[in-house]
Amino acid sequence: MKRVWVVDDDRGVRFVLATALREAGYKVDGFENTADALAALAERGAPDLLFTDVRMPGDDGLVLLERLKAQVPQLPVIVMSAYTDVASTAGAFRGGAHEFLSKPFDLDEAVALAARTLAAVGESAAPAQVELPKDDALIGDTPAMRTLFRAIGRLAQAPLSVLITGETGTGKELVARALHRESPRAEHPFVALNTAAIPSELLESELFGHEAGAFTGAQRRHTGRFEQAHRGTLFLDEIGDMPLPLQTRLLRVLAEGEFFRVGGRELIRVDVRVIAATHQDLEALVADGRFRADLLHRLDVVRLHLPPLRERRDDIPRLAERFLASAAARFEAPAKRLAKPALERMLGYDWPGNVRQLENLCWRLAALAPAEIIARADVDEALAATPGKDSTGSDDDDWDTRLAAWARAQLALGSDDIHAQARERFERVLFEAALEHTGGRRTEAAARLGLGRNTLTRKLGPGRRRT
Ligand SMILES: Nc1ncnc2c1ncn2[C@@H]1O[C@H](COP(=O)(O)OP(=O)(O)OP(=O)(O)O)[C@@H](O)[C@H]1O
Repeated sequence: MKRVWVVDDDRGVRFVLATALREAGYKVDGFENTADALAALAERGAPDLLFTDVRMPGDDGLVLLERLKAQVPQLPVIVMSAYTDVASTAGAFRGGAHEFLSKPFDLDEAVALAARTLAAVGESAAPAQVELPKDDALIGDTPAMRTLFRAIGRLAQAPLSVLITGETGTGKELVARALHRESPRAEHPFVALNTAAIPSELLESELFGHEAGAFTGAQRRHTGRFEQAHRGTLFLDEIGDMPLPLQTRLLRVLAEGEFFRVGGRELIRVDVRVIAATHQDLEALVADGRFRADLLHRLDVVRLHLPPLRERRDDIPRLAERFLASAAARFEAPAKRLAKPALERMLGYDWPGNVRQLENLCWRLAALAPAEIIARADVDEALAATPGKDSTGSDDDDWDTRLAAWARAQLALGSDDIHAQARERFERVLFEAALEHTGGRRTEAAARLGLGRNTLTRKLGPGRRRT
């Protein structure tokens, strides 16, 4: 029987992980600190696999990892941490960890990881694959975010409706996904529907489905999101934008757990956990008569509020580091780093588009900043080009007007090459937008612009990263 050790100061984690591993057929011992584990190592010899937490009182998990690598270099170690940032992951991998497990984790996932790691070690001595933390890992080490993570851990288990509030781009969908992933429904679908993104006349059939011929254009039966989410979670984003008649219908479905498809006669029963989100003040909408108070009460059994990024600036460095690392992994290039003044610029900025804006900015910097170290000027330039919120204000007319004003000004100044100048600016803007859109992939960017790759490469000139 393979022997597995679990080192974690949290009794709860030790207990549940050890129990799950025992059930999977391993012989498991738990230790609450590094010193006890090292003492047992000296006494009884090494286990076949070891799980360790990173942050523990006394010597932390990375110290343990270092000692283990010195004493039993072949022992596979899985490092667990609630701090799913690049720094601790990178530290762990540098220290020789085989795998990284971010907390809170799914027990089945942990057991599967143990089995995979043991099998890989058994098969060959080749180093295991380095895995970056999963892209849907929530980053945050500020008090507000820690409180939120604890709440997610608790709420995931309870079958309650949750209302997630927060400005656009604060991570509401990510939180909804985490609630699902950590819940007993995790094996079943997570289905998301952005109420604001769907024309109101189609929303009802999107939610509840329709029968063939239910209305003009409904050629075939369509399964709605409620049905798709059966036994799983339905995430209703921008719930404040739902039209009133549909709110009434939603309320009934939530109360009864059953409904008819549009144009249908068959009663459909579903078991769905609904998580709703909004950036609007629903109480104000209720006061205005635009949102039903009874629906609000039903959805708002528990409320999770995501603070805007400007109220948790201490998370900016970790988030930026993580996004730059993700971009680098995608571009198969070394991760760029922020010079101090560049980071200071980010820390001082207000981020109206919150984490999404920061993420877009980092991807843009990863693709376009000229050097490995990102300068403050690069951040300034990227901020100017990265709208905080979806901008609807600048339309084509505005563009024409500004171009005409620019041309008139240049002519007045005596320029005689404004066509070339304008073309250069125009192309640069298009290229940058396309490269940003494709995550720096030139071939795809060229295709999206309707150009050949060679044309794009010629125009961008040498010295840029090949992708
Ligand atoms: N704490 C976080 N850690 C890591 N990534 C995050 C975090 N919060 C948000 N993100 C990333 O920022 C982007 C926006 O997040 P998300 O879509 O969850 O925001 P939202 O609040 O649902 O936005 P909207 O209100 O516009 O729908 C996503 O790419 C998400 O992965």
